[in-house]
Amino acid sequence: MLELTDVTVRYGQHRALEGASVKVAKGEIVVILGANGAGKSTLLKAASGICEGAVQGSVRIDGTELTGLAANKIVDAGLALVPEGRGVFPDLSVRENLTLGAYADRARDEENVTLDRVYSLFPKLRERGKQIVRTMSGGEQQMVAIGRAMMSNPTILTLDEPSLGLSPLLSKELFQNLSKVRDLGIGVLMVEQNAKQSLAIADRGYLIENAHVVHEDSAENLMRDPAVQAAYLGAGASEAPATHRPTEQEPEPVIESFAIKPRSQQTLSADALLGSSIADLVARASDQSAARPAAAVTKPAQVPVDRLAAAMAEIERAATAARNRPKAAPTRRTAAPPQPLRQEPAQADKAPPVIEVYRAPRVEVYRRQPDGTGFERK
Ligand SMILES: Nc1ncnc2c1ncn2[C@@H]1O[C@H](COP(=O)(O)OP(=O)(O)OP(=O)(O)O)[C@@H](O)[C@H]1O
Repeated sequence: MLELTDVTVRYGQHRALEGASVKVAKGEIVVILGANGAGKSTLLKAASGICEGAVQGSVRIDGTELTGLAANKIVDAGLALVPEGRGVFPDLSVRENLTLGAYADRARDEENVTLDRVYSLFPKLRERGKQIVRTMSGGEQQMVAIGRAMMSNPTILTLDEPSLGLSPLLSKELFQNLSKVRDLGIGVLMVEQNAKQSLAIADRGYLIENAHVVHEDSAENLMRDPAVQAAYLGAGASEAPATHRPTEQEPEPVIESFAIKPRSQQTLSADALLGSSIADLVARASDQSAARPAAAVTKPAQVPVDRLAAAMAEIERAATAARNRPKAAPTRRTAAPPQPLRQEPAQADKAPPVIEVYRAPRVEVYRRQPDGTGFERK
């Protein structure tokens, strides 16, 4: 039995997990569901002794306290992890990857027996023993990763998002394989985004929200729970998740409606344009533009909706005003009174328009100093 009791994990000031308690018995599959960033991976990493944060609380396997032990000692105690992204050695063969999984003291003596067990669980791995893992499909690589973790002869197998990147068909195969692992009497604790398929094979599940375990139930009940259905099983897509239904006092969200406006210019079908050269197309566009009534060009623009449109309208207004401005009588340069830039007679009392210019953010390059004391900005 794996027991996490009141586990809290901090990354600096950030509490990624707070007072989490989770149990997994041998021969059962337990799923952890939760939104991105809820703290699911942190929980698995804390249990396996590879968490970068400060871990408090208790993690025990069959009564042995694991907190504070080195990761290899935790594997020796019977807890194996298949990390997110699998963590296989891509340039080694299947057989080599599996053998490397048997480095734990508890596994070394029985390596061949365990290997046979893994091969009978995943016959494909026996067939592909010499294949370089990099050349395998995602589903096959996941099988290698699970096989390698199984080579440490664990009592509890933990997996972080094992179905990530797999097609629905391969995910199905993966979950069937995990059922077979359970049938060997091994406990399985997995973090999964694929709530539907994982709950279908699981015995129990936990929900983690904002670093807290907020719910625990049988997989069957979780699948029937409207809140779980709305949040994780894709049900009631048109409704808000059941965990957050707007109350009567809460204002309804304002939904902007968008109307499709008619095109401002005459359009031609692609067939009509077929065979025209670029020069023809440009000439046609410029004729069309010249034929537009002058009023359409000089008509003051409606209040523009966004700032870019506002700036463009302002530029156009200023340019029109500049074109229409009467020419000043020729005078000697030195005698001319200073004229404010782009000032129209009619708008003399108005402040000159402000035109904002946006530019892409600069890319800044920092180079690590050779002595490793810091970075210099290029
Ligand atoms: N090494 C780290 N340093 C600092 N913060 C971290 C670190 N690892 C995770 N966190 C933060 O801890 C919180 C929980 O992360 P965690 O990876 O456990 O979430 P998760 O539920 O597994 O999410 P996801 O499904 O996206 O992987 C997040 O806010 C994350 O940014």
